[in-house]
Amino acid sequence: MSLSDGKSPPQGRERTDPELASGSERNSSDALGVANGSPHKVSLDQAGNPANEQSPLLRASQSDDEGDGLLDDGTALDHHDEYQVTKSVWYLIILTISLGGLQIAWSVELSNGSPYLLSLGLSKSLMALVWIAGPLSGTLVQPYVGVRSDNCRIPWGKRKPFILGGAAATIVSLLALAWTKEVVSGFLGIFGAKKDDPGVKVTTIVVAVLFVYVLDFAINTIQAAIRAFMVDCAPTHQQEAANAMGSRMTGIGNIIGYCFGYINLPRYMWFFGDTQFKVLCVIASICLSITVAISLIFIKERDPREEGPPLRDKGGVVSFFKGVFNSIKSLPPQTRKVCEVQFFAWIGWFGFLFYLSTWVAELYVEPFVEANPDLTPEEIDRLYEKGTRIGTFALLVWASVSLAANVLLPFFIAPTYDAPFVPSAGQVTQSIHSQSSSSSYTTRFDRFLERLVIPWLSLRRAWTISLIMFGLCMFSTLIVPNPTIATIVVGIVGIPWALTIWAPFAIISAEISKRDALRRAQALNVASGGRVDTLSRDDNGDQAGVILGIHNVSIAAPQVLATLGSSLIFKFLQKPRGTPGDMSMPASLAAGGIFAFIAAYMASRLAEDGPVEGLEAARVLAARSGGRRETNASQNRRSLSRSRSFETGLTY
Ligand SMILES: OC[C@H]1O[C@H](O[C@H]2O[C@H](CO)[C@@H](O)[C@H](O)[C@H]2O)[C@H](O)[C@@H](O)[C@@H]1O
Repeated sequence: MSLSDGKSPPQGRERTDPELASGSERNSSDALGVANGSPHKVSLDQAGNPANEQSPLLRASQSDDEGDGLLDDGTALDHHDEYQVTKSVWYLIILTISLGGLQIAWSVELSNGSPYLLSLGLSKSLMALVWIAGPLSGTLVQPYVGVRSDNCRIPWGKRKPFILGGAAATIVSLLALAWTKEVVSGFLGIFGAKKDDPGVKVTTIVVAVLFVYVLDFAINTIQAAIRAFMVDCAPTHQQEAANAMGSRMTGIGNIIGYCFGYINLPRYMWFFGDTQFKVLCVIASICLSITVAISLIFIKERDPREEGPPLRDKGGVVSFFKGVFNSIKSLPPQTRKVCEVQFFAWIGWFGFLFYLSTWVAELYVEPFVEANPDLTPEEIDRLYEKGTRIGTFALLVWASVSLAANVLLPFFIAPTYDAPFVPSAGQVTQSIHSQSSSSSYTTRFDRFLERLVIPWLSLRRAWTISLIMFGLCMFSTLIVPNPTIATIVVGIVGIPWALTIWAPFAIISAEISKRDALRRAQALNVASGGRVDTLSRDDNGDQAGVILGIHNVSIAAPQVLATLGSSLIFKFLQKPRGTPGDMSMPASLAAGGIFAFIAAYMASRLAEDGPVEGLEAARVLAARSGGRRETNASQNRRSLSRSRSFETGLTY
């Protein structure tokens, strides 16, 4: 079963069918799955989809006078690409839902991993070895999985095998991590070792750290594959929408993860395990399995064999790194700039994500140690425990604000891409009519949403502003006096975080998807004897996997640098635990703020992408090979298509 099962009703050229091409009746008949009076199979991705929204590479529905559409008869681009057809909200939810499942696993690891390892007896100084596993695996694994999946030619799809494999590995490592004590003592028990032998304890710690690495590698495998899967399966004009949905799923996953962390789980779910961490890992595994199964079953990937043999699949570590290095050199222009922004922004994000709860805890402890310098270590520990709980609450506030922002912000931000809608004369009349009608609920609602859109607030501008906000918040840590104000600051950071998990992915995905659409168009153009132009094979050989993998390097590698940088700051500024006036934590966060400002400056220099720039090239290519020129009428129709951005806030 698939939401995009390839058996959709005929589209593209076939949409000249008068039944399909006539205004509102056409839409409703499509939604009912009825065309030409007979029921036909409608996949869910199209059910919520106005029938007049078509692929930029599709011939427009032509019941109008001009009959020229965007593409010409007989050109290679006159080809129906079901992946460029506007998808319904349900499709986008199902496409991205596994990001939510994955985020639950992330949040369990991030919020409970350290306390669990400490409970096994790992020293705090060695914890850094564990923290570095995340950025390290993100730097190494995601480009690797990207390249391997780009080159995968399994008919089921090139991302699905990696999503499935990554999910299986994540589940096994989550469960193995939670039951490390039992596994190690059980195994060593075969050789006569006792549970509390020091050797068993040390082995348990070593094996647990190993499982954290395996877990991070597995999580990064599935994260890389899902991100590329989203680019491949959502149309170009819906990349922003797909990534907005993905960021909502991430937000929901975070909140579910944090909320479960608050409940005394062994009390209610004793059948899953006798400790909080065990039950959390089981819940995360169940959520991941269900969400991944939904995406894999209902979303149909292209058969990658259609693309011909992979460009490079030489195997070997050296050739892999050579390939990635070449890909870095030839990154698409917007993607390169986004990676540069991310590199600086994530130096700031690292400190926030890793040290935030400790900072809030220190703010809580400070007045106590100031008032009483002779507190015992046990008393100080108890104060820190309470402070850490307040810090965790601040993180929950942050995650909630971030989710709210991910849900609401898209309604205020002007979308970069429109569905390539080309209305027929009848539809224009209908549109004018509906504008003068106030009786339609949909119209009123659309108008309300339309008013919410702030025309100058593009995604790039919103991202820039959010980075400035983030930098200011990080600087404010130097003067924040108590945990309450700190929680407010942390809550505000939810807004920049919402944009961080949306904007860069949306900008890059749109660029990759656009280039991919153009590449497919070129391939078809060559097949029909036309000229190849605009992008050379060398330029556009890189696909979603490797490009998103490199983008993740720009997220993960600076975190490795930030770990080292913050260790230096701690070395010079940190005071012994329980000593008042320790400013090392805010200094480290504020240093991150400097990099956030650099990132904001670079983001402000990102070009506002021509919305149909690449698609325009495809159109020109088609016009050239067909020997026809775009008429004024079709130009007018396209500008109409642009202005639709502001007609509905439901674009996302
Ligand atoms: O991009 C959203 C994700 O950001 C974090 O992941 C990134 O950092 C990880 C290490 O801290 C790294 O392993 C991963 O490759 C990076 O994408 C965050 O940890 C995730 O929760 C979040 O979804």
